Amino acid sequence: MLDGTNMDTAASLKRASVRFGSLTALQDVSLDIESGAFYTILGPSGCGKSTLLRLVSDLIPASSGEVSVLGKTTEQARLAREFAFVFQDATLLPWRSALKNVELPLEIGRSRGIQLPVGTRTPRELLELVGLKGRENALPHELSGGMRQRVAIARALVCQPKLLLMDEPFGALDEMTRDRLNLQLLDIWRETGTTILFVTHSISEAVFLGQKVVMLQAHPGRLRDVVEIKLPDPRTIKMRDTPEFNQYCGYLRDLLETC
Ligand SMILES: Nc1ncnc2c1ncn2[C@@H]1O[C@H](COP(=O)(O)OP(=O)(O)OP(=O)(O)O)[C@@H](O)[C@H]1O
Repeated sequence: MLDGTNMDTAASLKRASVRFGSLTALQDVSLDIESGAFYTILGPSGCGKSTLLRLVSDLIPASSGEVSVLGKTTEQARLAREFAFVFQDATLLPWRSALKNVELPLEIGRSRGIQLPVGTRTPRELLELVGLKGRENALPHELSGGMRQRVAIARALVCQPKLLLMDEPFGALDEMTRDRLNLQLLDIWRETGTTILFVTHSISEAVFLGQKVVMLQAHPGRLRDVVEIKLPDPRTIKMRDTPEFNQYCGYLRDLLETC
C-alpha cells in the first residue's frame, strides 16, 4: 500500500508527467479518481487523453510524479488484475469464438498460475449482460462492429476489474449503435459498481455518460478542469433534448475552444 492514498480513490495522479524525448505529452497532472464513479475525458487531439489511460494502466511509466491505482503502484495493480482496458478496436482473436475470447484472460491467468478473483459472473453470463446471448459460438467476423465491441467489454469484465479504462470504445460505430451501447454501458456500470475512465471526442457522449468530465488541454497536455455533470440518473436518450443537457454541452464546447 502506498502512503497517503485513500481507498475511496480508484486512481490517483500526483504531479504526473509523461515525456517522449523532447515532447511533453502530459505535464504535472494531479487528479483523484473517485471509486465507483464514471469519468469521461475530453480534450483536443494530441492533448494526452490516451497517454493518461496508458499511464494509469502501466503501459507507459511516469517520467516524474506519482500514479497509484487502488493504493497500489500501477504495476502491482496490473499484476493483480485491478483494471482492464477496452480499445477503439475490439482486438479479438479472429479464430476464437465470442465465448472463447471472453474466456481468454482467465485461461492466461490460469496458465501463469495467477490467482484470479472468483467471478460472480461466468463468461457466458457476461455475454448475456452485454446482450449477446445466443451468439456465444460466433466468430468475430460473423459479428457486427458493435457486437465485437460488446465482446471486448465482456472480456474486460471477466476478471472483475475495479477500474475499467476505455479509449474511444465506440468511436468507430454508427450513431444508433453508439447510443445503444452507451445505455448498455451505463447499465453495466451501475450493476458492477466498477469505476470507469472513458476517453471520447464527442462532447455529447461525454456529458451523457459522465458524472464528471475531465477536460485536458494541449501543448503540453495538462488538466484544465473537472466538470461535474449533475443530470438525473438513470440517464435517458431523451435527456439529450433538455436545456440542462445542452447547457453542459455548450459550456464544454466553449471550454474546449480555449484548450
Ligand atoms: N509512444 C509515443 N512516442 C512519442 N510520442 C507519443 C507517443 N505516444 C503519444 N505521443 C505523443 O503524445 C501526445 C499525446 O498523444 P495522445 O495519443 O495521448 O493524445 P490524444 O489526446 O489521445 O489524441 P487523439 O485525441 O488525437 O487521439 C501526442 O503529441 C502524441 O504524438
